[in-house]
Amino acid sequence: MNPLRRWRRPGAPSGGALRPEEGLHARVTTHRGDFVLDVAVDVAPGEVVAVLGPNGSGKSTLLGTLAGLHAPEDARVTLGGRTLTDTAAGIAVPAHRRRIGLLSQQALLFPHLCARDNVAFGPRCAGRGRRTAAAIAQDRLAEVGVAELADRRPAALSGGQAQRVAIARALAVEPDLLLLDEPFGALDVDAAPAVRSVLRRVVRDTGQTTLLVTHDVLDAVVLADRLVVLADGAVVEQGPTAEVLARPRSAFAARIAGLDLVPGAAAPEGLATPDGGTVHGVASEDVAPGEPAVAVFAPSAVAVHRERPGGSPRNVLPVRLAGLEPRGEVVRLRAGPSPGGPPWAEGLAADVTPAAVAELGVGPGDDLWFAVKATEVSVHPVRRRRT
Ligand SMILES: Nc1ncnc2c1ncn2[C@@H]1O[C@H](COP(=O)(O)OP(=O)(O)OP(=O)(O)O)[C@@H](O)[C@H]1O
Repeated sequence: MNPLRRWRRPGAPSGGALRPEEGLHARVTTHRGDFVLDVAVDVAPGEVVAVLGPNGSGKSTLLGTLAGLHAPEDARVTLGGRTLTDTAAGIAVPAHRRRIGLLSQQALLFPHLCARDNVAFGPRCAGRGRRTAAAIAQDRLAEVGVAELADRRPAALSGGQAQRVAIARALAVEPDLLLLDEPFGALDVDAAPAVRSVLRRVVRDTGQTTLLVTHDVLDAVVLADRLVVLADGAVVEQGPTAEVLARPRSAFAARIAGLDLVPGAAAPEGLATPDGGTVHGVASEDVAPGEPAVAVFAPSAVAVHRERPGGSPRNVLPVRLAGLEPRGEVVRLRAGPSPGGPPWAEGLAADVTPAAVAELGVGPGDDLWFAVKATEVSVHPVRRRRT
């Protein structure tokens, strides 16, 4: 059994309207120099919400304000019915009493403390005895795979190891809300996948209420129930992840919604789709057959044919062309509903050069074949979506 599972909260997240005493309710207006952040964000218990937006749109300012690191001019923030900030009433609960775990790009560990003491710090502040806090810390370090590094100081840890310790530290306080501010942003390409995998598992398996800032749309796809898109300090779009990516209304969401996604369940060959089909692909990390998953590929990896292609591609789909969208150097062909194809093929995109479009002589309504090599398809475990 995955040890992280024992953090799973009893009681599934409730559907429907969020009651004032549940989850996070935040209304924040605040200035940073000339910049104004003016947003309202709610997160239900057990929900994972990804905050996306261009550089300087206010994502970190929002997280810092929720964590109690910035004093906002005008705000009311409640978490699980506790008022953390109410500027009108003069309430500002200090950061360490908020029961909020914050994990940012830099691990920001105390340099003079070993890994165990860094993790034990939160429980100690919360009134746990020295031994209990050390035992909690040791457990958390084991759960993120660095138990053997407990006695090391941060200077003797790699970036990836330090970030794992920081994850253990953020979770050791059993936070009511976990704030993740681009937690993989500062890791090098070798260290990032393992840390990402640990954190994804924590968030996916534990029912931890989480607000995640990321630039990586894949993190949002595999982790987030809902997306909130910020631009210039305001919420320009929000909704269930699949909906926002399928029908983006803001320019930013449209730009990131570029990946082809097929939902289903992990299978030995890749992904099993709900209609009994298979998408052949390569698992991105440990994923058990039957686990909810999504197959992901780039539209540029899709080859388009008029006749069914022979040869090596493992994934060959009949599609009916819904439309053509010029996108810079390429033309995006969008699949519509096809009488001969699987239902999940609708909406898939293929990027081809204008020359290839001219050569194929295709137009809306044409029946075509999309082909994708299995090596171009990655299969990622996803959170079981809330209904
Ligand atoms: N201490 C500060 N003093 C003045 N302006 C600030 C300060 N901190 C942030 N800002 C400004 O506030 C705006 C929002 O910054 P913030 O870091 O919240 O954006 P972000 O969406 O997290 O950006 P990024 O994706 O680049 O991290 C920016 O215009 C930034 O220049």
